[in-house]
Amino acid sequence: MTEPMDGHDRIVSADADGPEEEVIEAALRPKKLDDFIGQERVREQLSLVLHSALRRGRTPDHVLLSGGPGLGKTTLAMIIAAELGRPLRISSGPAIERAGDLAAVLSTLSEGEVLFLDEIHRMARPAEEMLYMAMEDFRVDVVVGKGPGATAIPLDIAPFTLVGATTRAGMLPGPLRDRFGFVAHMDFYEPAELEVIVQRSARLLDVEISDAGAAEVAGRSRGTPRIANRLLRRVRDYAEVRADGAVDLELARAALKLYEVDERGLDRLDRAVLASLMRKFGGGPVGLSTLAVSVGEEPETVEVVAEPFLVRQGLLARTPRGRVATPAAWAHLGLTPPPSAPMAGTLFALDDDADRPEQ
Ligand SMILES: Nc1ncnc2c1ncn2[C@@H]1O[C@H](COP(=O)(O)OP(=O)(O)OP(=O)(O)O)[C@@H](O)[C@H]1O
Repeated sequence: MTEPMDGHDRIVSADADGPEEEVIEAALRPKKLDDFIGQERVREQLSLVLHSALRRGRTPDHVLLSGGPGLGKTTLAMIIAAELGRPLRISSGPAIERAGDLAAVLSTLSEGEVLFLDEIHRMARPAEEMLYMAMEDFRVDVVVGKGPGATAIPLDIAPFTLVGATTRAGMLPGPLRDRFGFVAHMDFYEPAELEVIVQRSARLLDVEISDAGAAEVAGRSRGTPRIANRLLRRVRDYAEVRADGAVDLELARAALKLYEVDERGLDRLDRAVLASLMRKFGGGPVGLSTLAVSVGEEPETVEVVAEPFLVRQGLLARTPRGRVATPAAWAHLGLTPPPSAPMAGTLFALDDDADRPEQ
């Protein structure tokens, strides 16, 4: 029986795991666009947006950064402010519960300041409407009083650049999305890019790592710099305690085996889901709740924490009839599918259909 785990317990979670990790992350953040590794297209486009604004002596267009957790949105927002030589104000959608909260932030911005709003898709609706006007006209209407006596007092605000970040670009209302002059979609990183990130972080953390060791850590990092940095720190711990502190291929493999992160970046929960699907249900199709019970987890944990990566890796398919292990999953766990195992492709493996009730 596996111990239940939630997303935050996981070494391979893309979410930051607390204030301690945030301090380390801050130390590892590249400070200039030139030091930001990967995301070539975004970097080039952003460089043009920023430098042409600097040339013209204007505040640049508002920027929307969309992409999964841990891909470098906060890092890019900090870089934008640094490249412009302007201060950065940081807030987030969930922290802005009322329009007044946003007015308080906007009215105290200095000219050219960069305002970073993380998780912008989670902002309260009235604040969102105030933001439209602020982004377009650098003006807000502050409503004073209540009921029929309420009056809107227009307030000019200093021209600023908004950098919004979202993991769910599709959830942003059209009028908000349209007010960003530049939208950057951040993709998962290639192993070669992550390898450079691991080498750079190792230098900053004063860890000696071989090229093959760095490649091994990178290859298990699920395309995500935050996970790469976390795995590197765990491998470093292992190297310090069990060896002389240096990381080579063999040591990286031994450390990651101890932390139960396999060569494709799957951890214990991911493998438990696949193993159960194959061993107990012949590869599926099986409903989400049944699958979750079989691994001792809540359906939500399986759906939100394990499945997206398994689907992205082509190891699991979500079909209208339930979850199905793909041939790649059988191969990955070294199991042989029974002759009756379904072929995922024949079950209309459409991700969108996964939300439909299962039979
Ligand atoms: N391109 C990159 N080059 C080097 N390091 C990077 C890069 N992108 C991210 N990192 C590192 O990964 C960690 C996480 O990045 P960051 O906090 O910017 O991600 P995020 O997308 O804002 O995550 P979240 O959505 O969870 O807030 C940081 O330590 C950062 O230094």
